[in-house]
Amino acid sequence: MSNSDTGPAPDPVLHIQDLNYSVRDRTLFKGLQLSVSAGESVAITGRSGSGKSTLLSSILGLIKPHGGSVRVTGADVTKLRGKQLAKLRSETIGTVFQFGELLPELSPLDNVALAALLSRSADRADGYRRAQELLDELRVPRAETTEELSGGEHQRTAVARALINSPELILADEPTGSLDPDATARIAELLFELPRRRRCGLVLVTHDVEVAAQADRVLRLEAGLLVPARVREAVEA
Ligand SMILES: Nc1ncnc2c1ncn2[C@@H]1O[C@H](COP(=O)(O)OP(=O)(O)OP(=O)(O)O)[C@@H](O)[C@H]1O
Repeated sequence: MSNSDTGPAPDPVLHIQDLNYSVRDRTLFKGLQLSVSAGESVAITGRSGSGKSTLLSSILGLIKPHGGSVRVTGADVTKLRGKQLAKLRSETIGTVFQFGELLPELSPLDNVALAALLSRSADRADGYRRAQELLDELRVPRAETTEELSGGEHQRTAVARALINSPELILADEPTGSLDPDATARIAELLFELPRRRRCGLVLVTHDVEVAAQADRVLRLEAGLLVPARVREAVEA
């Protein structure tokens, strides 16, 4: 029986409460709240400079907020340091950025396997086997280096790398920003399938109306808060 039939809703994979953060003289977050469940996708839109990427950095523990908590699968990343934070990041969160951020001189397989070897799944043969399976599933061709890949193949490799440690949460920052319309549609479809197929949460930052429209919820970052938004006004305002 599913959770929607009976019991309480599961704990969110991401729970941000009362987040406050300022940079220079600008207040980026003013009591910001966000909760994302397993199996749910959330698109975040907002004007350039409103703080969308900074919000993802806060979830990764790359910046320390001035107040509030950021819980990922229950652990408050604002309280974690060093090895504990690195472990949470590599085991629990997968990231996909605008340009993939792959190591250009390595093959797609090495890029994905490396993420496995750097985390809990330290067994080399197993890491490479799982990496190849994922790349095959995502239809990434074999190549000597990632520089040989098309834009879409590059981003599919980045998605494979994000998935290799079976994360509970995926963060994507303009994942289709460098792609043509056809590749954008295919990468967006792939990303939005993940919460349903793998029961992870997905937080995706985008300026693209068509991409945002595929999320379960669309929120707009505005005046330091996340507010529910209709897609067109969210992206264009
Ligand atoms: N390390 C930093 N030092 C100083 N200012 C910063 C730093 N990081 C971000 N900022 C500022 O914080 C604001 C928010 O930046 P952020 O990149 O989060 O915006 P964004 O909404 O993702 O923008 P875009 O849509 O253009 O990518 C900007 O005004 C930026 O200049």
